[in-house]
Formats: sequence, C-alpha cells, structure tokens
Amino acid sequence: MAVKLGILGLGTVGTGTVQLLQDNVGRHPLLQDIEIYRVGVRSLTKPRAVELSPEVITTDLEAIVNDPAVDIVVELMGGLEPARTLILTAIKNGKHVVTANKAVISRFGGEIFTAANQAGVYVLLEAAVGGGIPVIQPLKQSLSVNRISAIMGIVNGTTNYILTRMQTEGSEFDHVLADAQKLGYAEADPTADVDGLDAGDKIAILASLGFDGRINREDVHCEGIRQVTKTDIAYAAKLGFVIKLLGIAQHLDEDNSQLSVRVHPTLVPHSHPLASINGVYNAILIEGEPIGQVMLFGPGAGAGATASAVSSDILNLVATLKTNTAKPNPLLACRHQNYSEITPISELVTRFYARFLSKDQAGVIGRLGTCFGNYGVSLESVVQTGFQGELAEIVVVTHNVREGDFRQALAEIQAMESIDSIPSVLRVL
Ligand SMILES: NC(=O)c1ccc[n+]([C@@H]2O[C@H](COP(=O)([O-])OP(=O)(O)OC[C@H]3O[C@@H](n4cnc5c(N)ncnc54)[C@H](OP(=O)(O)O)[C@@H]3O)[C@@H](O)[C@H]2O)c1
Ligand SMILES: N[C@@H](CCO)C(=O)O
Ligand code: NA
Repeated sequence: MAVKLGILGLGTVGTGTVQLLQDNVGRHPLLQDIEIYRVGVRSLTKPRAVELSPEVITTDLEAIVNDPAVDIVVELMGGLEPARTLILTAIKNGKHVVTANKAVISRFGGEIFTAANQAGVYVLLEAAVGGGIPVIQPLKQSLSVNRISAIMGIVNGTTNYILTRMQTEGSEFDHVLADAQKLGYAEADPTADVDGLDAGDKIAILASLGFDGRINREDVHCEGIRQVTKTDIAYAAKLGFVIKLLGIAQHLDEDNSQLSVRVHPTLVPHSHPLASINGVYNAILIEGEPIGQVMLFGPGAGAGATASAVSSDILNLVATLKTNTAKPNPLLACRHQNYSEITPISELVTRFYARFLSKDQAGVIGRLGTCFGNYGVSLESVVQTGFQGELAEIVVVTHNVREGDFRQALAEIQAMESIDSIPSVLRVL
C-alpha cells in the first residue's frame, strides 16, 4: 500500500516537493510508493503551478494532522504557529514528520523531539539547514563517529548574495538590499535574513547535532550585516580578507568545556575554504577527529533544491515504514535530553578588526597602542591609509584576545579626546 502524505503548505517548497514527487521516473523507485493524499493551504482560489485533484487540497490543516489515513506529515508552511501545534498534533497521532522549518525547530525542538521520542516517531529536517545541501543527515549519520570541534558556515543565501554584490560592485548595503528585493533575492521584510536571525536558527540546529545537546536559541549571539560598509569591505580586501556572515559553533578550549554558538559578519582570510563561496550559495565546514575538514557546498534555497532535501527525508521515512521495524532507529531519532551550556560572547577569544576615525593629531596611534596593551590586546597590524574629511582613518587587526577585554579597551578609546568615533568592529576568523 502507498504511504500517504499530508503536506502542509504549497508555496515555494511545497510546490517544488509536489513537482518532484509527481515526476518520479528515473529517481529512487521507493518514490513510486508515495501518495500525495492531502495538501493544506490558506487559499483555495490561488492559482497553483501543480495539478492536484480538488479533494486533495484543503484549508483544514487540523483535519490533515488528525486524519488516521495520513502516515507522514510534511510541514512546509513556515512560521511558529500554527506550525508548532500542527507538528505536535501529528506526533501525538503517531505520524512521522518532515519539516523545512528552522524557526520552529530551533525554538521548540526540545518539546517536539521529546514528544516524538515518546510517540516513537521521527521528525526529519534536512531542508531546514542549507536547503538542498545534505548536512543534517551527514551530521547524524555519516560523520557521527567523529569528535566535532567546529561547525562554521555560510547558511544564509540572501546575506551572502548582498555581501558578494557589495564586494564586487563596491556598493553600500542599502542600495544592494533594495535591488535584491526588486530581483526577488531578498524578502520585502528582510529582517530574519539581514539581522542574522535565520542563520542563528540554522547554526543552533547544527550545533545541537554536532555537539550533542540541545541549544537554547536565546543563547545564540546574532549579529547581521546592516552595519557592514563598502569601506570595511575595501579595507578587508587590502588586508587579505573577505567579509562573510558566518554561523559558528565551536569548542573554545582543549577540554571541550566551553561551547560558543554565534552568528556575525566575519573577516575570512582569502585562503580559507569559505572565502570563495559567493552569491546565494551556502557552504558548511565541519571539523572533526579523525576526519579533519569536510566542506558541504550547494544551493541553500530554492524550490527544486529544497524539495530534494524534503523528499530525501520522506524517502527515509517511507523506507522505515516499509521495513516495519518496531524498534526505533537511533540514527534517525533525536538522542539529546539536556541543554548545552553556551559560553557568553564576552568570553570568546578571537581576532578583531576595528576602524577608528580620529583627529589628525600627533601620538594618536601611540595612545591606541598603549590602551590596547593595558587590556592585553596585542596588535597584528595597524594602518592609517585614508582621510574622511578632516578625520584620519585608522584600521587595526588584533591577535587573539578575550572579547570582554577588547570591548573594555574600545570603551576607553572611544572616550579619548582625539577619537571621533569607532565606525566598525568586526571579528576575524
Ligand atoms: N523558500 C526556500 O527556498 C526555503 C528553503 C529552505 C527552507 N525553507 C522553509 O520552508 C518553509 C516554507 O517556505 P516557502 O518559501 O515555501 O514559504 P511560502 O512560499 O510562503 O509558502 C507557504 C505555504 O504555506 C501555506 N500556509 C502558510 N500559513 C498557513 C496557514 N496558517 N494555514 C494554511 N496554509 C498556510 C501557504 O498557503 P497559500 O499558498 O494558500 O498562501 C503557502 O502555500 C519555511 O519554513 C521556510 O523557512 C524555505
Ligand atoms: N532565507 C533563507 C532561505 C531559506 O532558508 C536564505 O536566504 O538563505
Ligand atoms: Na539541508
């Protein structure tokens, strides 16, 4: 008998998924054992790019998750509610779930996976991070024997597109954002993407898989790219870096007692594998023992790519249902019970880039150096290249320093009579 899907949402990803499942020739033969049984939408009158018989489409999403005939609920509607409640109801009713919803999983994953484990069902989420790039299953299965020390990636295509264009065109953020919105690369409300919140959801999910514990989403420090200027991109380039919005989860110490999970624009050395990832593409670099470095690269969004990830999860569940094993598969289930402790950003040890505008007076660079020295901040390079009007522009790159110490030094520098302002402070990989 065919496995019956109840799909919630027929937007970009829902449509791509239905198209892939309907066009199943030449793909894995198990796809032929799937029936698109119900599809839930908000509007019945909206034109659709796929053909589905009228009894399949409904606006009653609760009926789908409560229908005993549905085997797998595929949540592709997005948002927190009613997605969370519908997922929990499906689980309570003994249905497996596939979701692309990083927002709901990063905030309510604890509740959802606890319920799934109790009900003996699986919640799979390959599409939630890196779109079409397989990264969830690799972390859960193929790489899971490794001791992971770092996961870092470009996990938001919109911001990577904007930063890439700012870099190649020498344009400012606002101009590129407006154009990206016109071209459909950025949403009308770009907040989740440009403020780093979408990347925060994604790195929280990756951190929980790589570092073996649940992550409280509120503990993830998130900075976006609104404050990145063409001036900083140009200075970074001269110093040998590109600026990328990175999600980073890493152990900070040898004994693995400190875990940092964060999102921020970062100066990435030109030689680093993530430096060459441009445009809307995503890439995730995973470091582990004994494997070393693995980088996963590909399309982080889009109907077809994301449908590939959603359908691979569906296929996994179809295989599970067909083999009919009563015992849960520990490689598919969530194994975390506890929350990981996240080290506050003030304890991060990293290099920094900072740009200062100062009055063109004798001894300013000396005073900067002395103040940094007082806080244990050692400088890797100091350049004074340009002027902005009457003000001299000074750019420094530090060696590794505790963020809290660096910020204290900056506060003291900001108060100096000769310093006009500190327009940018960015972390360096
Ligand atoms: N777009 C991507 O490339 C991409 C990539 C990776 C992950 N994702 C994730 O995939 C999910 C879906 O994204 P999307 O881009 O496909 O969104 P979308 O185009 O806005 O589609 C959302 C769909 O859900 C339906 N829907 C939303 N709220 C509903 C409600 N309250 N009741 C009934 N139907 C409702 C909408 O119905 P109507 O059609 O009737 O309006 C629409 O069909 C999100 O979690 C997103 O983060 C997207
Ligand atoms: N808004 C996301 C795509 C969906 O995950 C991005 O720009 O990467
Ligand atoms: Na993925």
